[in-house]
Amino acid sequence: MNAVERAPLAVTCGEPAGIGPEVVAKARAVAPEVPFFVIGNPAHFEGFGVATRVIDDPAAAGTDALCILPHDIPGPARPGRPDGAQAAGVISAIARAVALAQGGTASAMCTAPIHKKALKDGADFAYPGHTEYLAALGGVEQVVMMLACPELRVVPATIHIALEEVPAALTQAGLEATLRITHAGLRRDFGIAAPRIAVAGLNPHAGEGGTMGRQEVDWIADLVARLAPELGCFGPLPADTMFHAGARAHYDAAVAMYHDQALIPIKTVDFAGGVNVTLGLPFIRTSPDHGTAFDIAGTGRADPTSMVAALRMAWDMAGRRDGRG
Ligand SMILES: NC(=O)C1=CN([C@@H]2O[C@H](COP(=O)(O)OP(=O)(O)OC[C@H]3O[C@@H](n4cnc5c(N)ncnc54)[C@H](O)[C@@H]3O)[C@@H](O)[C@H]2O)C=CC1
Ligand SMILES: NCC(=O)COP(=O)(O)O
Repeated sequence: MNAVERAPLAVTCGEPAGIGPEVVAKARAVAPEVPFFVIGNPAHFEGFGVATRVIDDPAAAGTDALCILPHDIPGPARPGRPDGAQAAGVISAIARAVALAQGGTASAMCTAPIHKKALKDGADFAYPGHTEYLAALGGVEQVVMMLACPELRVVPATIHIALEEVPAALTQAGLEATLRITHAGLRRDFGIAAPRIAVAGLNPHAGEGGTMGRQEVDWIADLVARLAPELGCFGPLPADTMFHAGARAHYDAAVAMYHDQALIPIKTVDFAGGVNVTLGLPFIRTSPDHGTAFDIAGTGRADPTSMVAALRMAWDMAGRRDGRG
């Protein structure tokens, strides 16, 4: 155990052809206070100017070097060119991190980005992203994807589905569960005693009284009003005017109706420093907000800021949950 007797973080390598290995290696140097080990092929972490140490036991992880717990992901990392033979190992590394986090050998997990199509093509990965895969591994029906930076927290109520599927996927039960998980996460993991949650409408101008779509008047407004006393939620608000600085001062998190409604504002406000955190799991998981960035993989230009923020957030959450945060 490290100085505070908290287990290290388990970090997954993500897609070897992407910038995951580079940002993980660089993060080791930028966040010396966070103990972590990465699950992956040690060869994929060479060449980034960071000392590495192969370990066979997570308890041996330290902050002296990039500690690597070897995992069977065959072949070299080929920047920008995913290798289908590596897909199964990339997926099983995630499952291994979950097992370590659930067993307490890791205090939390942090995932480097995967390339969803590469995993589907290479290993028939059945999930659209980590979020859904982690929910299945954790045995929970619904989780919440939150992206957080110092200025803004956002939650999409529907996640990795086509835009045309959003209206049917939005249900009263689903939105209520999203609001409850968000509220609980803000209290437990962010230390906000009485969270304020803004809820976006689905349609332009939040439907403008039913003239531009009916979901708001048919059920969203009633649901939000019913839950307001318990969850501190309000809305539905027109999505186009709820993300400017003045509006953000009135809430701790914004629940949006679909992926891009939530992610465009936060990636615009703080692309470098945003963190993706999955709420509602029986373990802690964070991730950088960016993807595999094949266009710059292998160039040395990957910015580790978001990975560093993700590591720090996971470490802080673990501390908060064990009472030492
Ligand atoms: N948590 C995860 O596993 C995530 C995975 N993805 C996946 O990543 C793949 C590529 O997604 P894109 O939409 O292209 O987004 P992306 O985030 O990989 O890249 C978008 C743009 O931002 C740049 N960029 C991204 N991260 C950067 C960094 N750390 N430093 C400097 N520049 C950076 C890229 O070079 C690119 O120009 C897709 O398969 C997507 O599904 C995307 C987001 C999260
Ligand atoms: N756009 C966010 C994203 O793709 C995150 O996906 P994941 O964390 O579920 O893999």
